[in-house]
Amino acid sequence: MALVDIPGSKSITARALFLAAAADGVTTLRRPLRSDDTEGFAEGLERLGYRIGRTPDAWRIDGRPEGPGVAEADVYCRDGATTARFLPTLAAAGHGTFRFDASPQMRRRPLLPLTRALRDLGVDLRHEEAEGHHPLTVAAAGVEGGHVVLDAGQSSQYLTALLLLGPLTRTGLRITVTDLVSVPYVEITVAMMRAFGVEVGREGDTYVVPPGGYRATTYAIEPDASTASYFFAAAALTGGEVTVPGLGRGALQGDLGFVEVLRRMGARVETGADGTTVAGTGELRGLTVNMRDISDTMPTLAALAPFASGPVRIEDVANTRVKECDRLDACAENLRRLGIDVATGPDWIEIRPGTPRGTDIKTYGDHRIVMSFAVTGLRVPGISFDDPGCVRKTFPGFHEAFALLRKDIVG
Ligand SMILES: O=C(O)C1=C[C@@H](OP(=O)(O)O)[C@@H](O)[C@H](O)C1
Ligand SMILES: C=C(OP(=O)(O)O)C(=O)O
Repeated sequence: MALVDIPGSKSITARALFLAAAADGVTTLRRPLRSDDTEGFAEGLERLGYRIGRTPDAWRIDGRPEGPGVAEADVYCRDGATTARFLPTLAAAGHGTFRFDASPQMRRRPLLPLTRALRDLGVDLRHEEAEGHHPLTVAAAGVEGGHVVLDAGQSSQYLTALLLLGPLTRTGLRITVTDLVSVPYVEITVAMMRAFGVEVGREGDTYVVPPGGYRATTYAIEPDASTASYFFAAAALTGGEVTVPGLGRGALQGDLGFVEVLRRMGARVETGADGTTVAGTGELRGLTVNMRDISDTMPTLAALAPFASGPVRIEDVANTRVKECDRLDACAENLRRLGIDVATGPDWIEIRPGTPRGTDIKTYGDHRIVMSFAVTGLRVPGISFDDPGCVRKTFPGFHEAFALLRKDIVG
């Protein structure tokens, strides 16, 4: 039996940093995730003139309800989509000229529906090169508020950014959503805004956000449920038992729902008040599953799938094609390199049972491709990665933690 200490949630840390920066006092964040994405977010805030005090397990942020503390800034968002989408939105509520750029990987990823919505709200935002991509410049003069229509069918992060902006506008925001993926991430946003003193209303497809700003608080960050998926999958695959404390019944993250997929496949799952345990039973059945709500765990399941007794079909995951890489193609390519029969369509992947053989996994600089196929590596000798270090995006210590788990549950 292994007790696994999973680092903090990337999504919750990013939101907490935004909320703390915008709040009316000093906020303490306990157990924030220390990784490239969240360090990049914090560094971006510092460039915008916010002050962050760091101790090993807490960050203390001086809120600035009036917006950035500098008149000009150049912010590098690295690979982080939350950074690249949330920070320009935060900056728009202040006053000054703020330029945002990102890594080549993040520059390829879209944000046009968000930048269009910001422009519809009167924000002066210019893309320097390709329309709807970084780099971009915001000439910020505050946001009045009003009504916008948003297509969040590609990414819920567009909606989260606008929800977070709402209380910083002068009259509040009404956001009508025509399409939406990754709904549980919006629920995280709404729950965290409540913790910082703001109640988001709903009228059908319209989210209603009142003006009035955020209240500073002390906030404890949950362990990352997407990261936990590799450890739960490892238990289901090897017949071991893994317990993750801190991710229990009250957890905010939809990705904890991945354990229900494992349960359907045959694993034993227990969700308690303050933790979740998955135990392998020797049985791993194939299934058809819709992962629209939990698509960050699609590669975890794809990497586990060859060991199931029947085909695994994952549906409704078109937007995994616009993540750190095209994840449907990357999973299919790597499964084929392992000798597995796989088919894909615009929004699905189907994996047949087989006996994988060792190969060098092509990671495309995607942390989830590495962490997912590390699970395959528990049963298949000779798996290596062309870029193992890209796990730094969300879990710099992944390889050490996974090696410990392997010792505990495989021997
Ligand atoms: O809001 C968030 O923190 C996230 C939302 C999801 O993205 P999409 O809404 O683009 O699917 C998820 O994949 C990402 O890792 C984090
Ligand atoms: C898609 C992801 O990250 P982001 O969109 O926040 O860059 C992820 O962590 O799997």
